[in-house]
Amino acid sequence: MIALKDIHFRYKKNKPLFENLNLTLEPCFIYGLLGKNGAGKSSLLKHISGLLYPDSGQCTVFGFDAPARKPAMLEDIYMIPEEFNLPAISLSNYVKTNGVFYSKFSFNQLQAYLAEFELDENAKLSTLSYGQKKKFLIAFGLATNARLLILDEPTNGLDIPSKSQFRKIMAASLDEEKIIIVSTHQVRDLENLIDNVVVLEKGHIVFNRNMGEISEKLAFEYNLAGVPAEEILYAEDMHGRKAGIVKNIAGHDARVDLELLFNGIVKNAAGINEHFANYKYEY
Ligand SMILES: Nc1ncnc2c1ncn2[C@@H]1O[C@H](COP(=O)(O)OP(=O)(O)OP(=O)(O)O)[C@@H](O)[C@H]1O
Repeated sequence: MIALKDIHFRYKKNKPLFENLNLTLEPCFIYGLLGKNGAGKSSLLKHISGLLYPDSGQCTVFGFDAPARKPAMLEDIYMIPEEFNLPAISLSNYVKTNGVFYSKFSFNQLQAYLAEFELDENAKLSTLSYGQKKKFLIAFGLATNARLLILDEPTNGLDIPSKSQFRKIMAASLDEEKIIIVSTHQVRDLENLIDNVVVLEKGHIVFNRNMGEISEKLAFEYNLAGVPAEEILYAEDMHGRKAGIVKNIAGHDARVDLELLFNGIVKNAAGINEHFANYKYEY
């Protein structure tokens, strides 16, 4: 489990970014971390991986104090940042040098992922395109068998077939011990992948819900004509019509449109959260 308790944090000379931030992330779930530019997503991920220290409060990862960055914790965390530099060595040399830091590293799994992504392990990392490098890091990260995988904009640079491969591989890699956090602006890439949606706004968690409860309580409509105003939680113009989020009064399991959901939360988090008041989702 990951637990952030009463986190306060500010970058030097800036106004506070996190004030009393609380968040718990449980194994066996894939979390989608969403938020506008500058909302604090990367800073939050850096706290979890022990790269930033809170001014006060506590961040624990699988029981370890994250800022202490104990080797036993680090071998259970793999983070793929949005921007990275890879050395001019072959994939196999990179694996030899870096795989040793992860006691559960599996060469067999790595080979299977590389084959799936059509990557040649004898190629030099410097000769790969950005998307190929990203796929290599995803394959390497999965092969570490770290219990926590943090992916910052993982689908940036991936072509369309690779995006669906990515979703398939991620979903298949989840087990009862693993926590996967995917932070992205490409919300459509998360559809059919994530179990929970966490939205950050100016350093505050303004929404944190399971996809099951979202689809039970909310419905996503592409033509709001005729929908009573009191049932509409959020509306926007889409192809000359009004689309939006409505109360799922009939209680049918609705397909969650993550883009509409995100837009709705940005505009009306209070109204949407209020609709969940006194509601208890049965897992
Ligand atoms: N090293 C830094 N020094 C000072 N301020 C910083 C630093 N890094 C981030 N910030 C500020 O902290 C806030 C949160 O930034 P952060 O990078 O965590 O946001 P983000 O949600 O990941 O944004 P994006 O979606 O654009 O990547 C922003 O206001 C940013 O300007």
